[in-house]
Amino acid sequence: MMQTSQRDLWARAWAPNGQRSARRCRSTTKATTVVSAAASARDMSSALSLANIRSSLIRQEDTIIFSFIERAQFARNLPVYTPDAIPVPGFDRCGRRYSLLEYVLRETEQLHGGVRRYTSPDEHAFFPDDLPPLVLPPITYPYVLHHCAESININERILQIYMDDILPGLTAPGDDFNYGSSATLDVTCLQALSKRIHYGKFVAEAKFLAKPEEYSALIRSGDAAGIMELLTDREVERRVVERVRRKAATFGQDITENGAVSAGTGANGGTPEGMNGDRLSTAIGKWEAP
Ligand SMILES: O=C(O)C(=O)C[C@]1(C(=O)O)C=C[C@@H](O)C=C1
Repeated sequence: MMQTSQRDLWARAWAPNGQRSARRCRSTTKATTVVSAAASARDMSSALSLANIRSSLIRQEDTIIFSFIERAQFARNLPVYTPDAIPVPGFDRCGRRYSLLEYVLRETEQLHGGVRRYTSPDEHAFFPDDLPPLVLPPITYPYVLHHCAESININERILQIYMDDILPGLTAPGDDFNYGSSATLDVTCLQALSKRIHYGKFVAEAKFLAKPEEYSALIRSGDAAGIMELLTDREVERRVVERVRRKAATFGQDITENGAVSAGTGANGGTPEGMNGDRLSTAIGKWEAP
């Protein structure tokens, strides 16, 4: 649904009327076809192998840990999340002024949306109704997920969990006036979390394909709890949290040129004071919840 509307906006922007549109349409139609064929071969051929999905999840973990470590160097900075505390030039449809975080997030999506970020099935916008026209020709991705997957976007909930549960555990209370840095790093954290959590769609599809009869029976009887139980692997979840704890502890060390390793202090480039594997994995472990 989201892809279609951006596609329509792209077509309108590039083909508004007459002669010019006819010429542009001819050349871009060809480009679209080429992009589509290349993308299907390159990106999606093994999208539903559980082994590939798991290795992508592990890489995404690293991205989240590094972005959390970066954000943790600044204080909580509550004005960043408080609408009207900072007079940003952006308002929602009801005329409410955005918080600085909402403003930076929305503006980032305006730029990234134009270059197709949110037409990819593994990316989800926080402002899906405000996406701009594409400036690149749209890509047609092969369907690897059930078509219902397109309508699933839980970013509103991710944003809430990030602000209410993750940030307080990650940052020191108080205000250091680094509002722009905090907001831009929040965007990096949120994008990484959103991608990791929504990747659950690929996990679910891969697990469905491995046991179609069992899942179909549960779907037919409307047993949502049974489906969740079948999808859940508590041992893997425990291993994820433990791995994150160990990675965070490792990434937080200062590794010197002569090989000596010491706990990071923040001032020397390690993780900020008080930021350790346990705090990080507690904050990060919350992504298993949704
Ligand atoms: O690796 C798996 O088997 C997964 O299902 C992935 C994953 C995860 O997102 O980390 C998802 C659900 C399970 O409860 C455990 C782990």
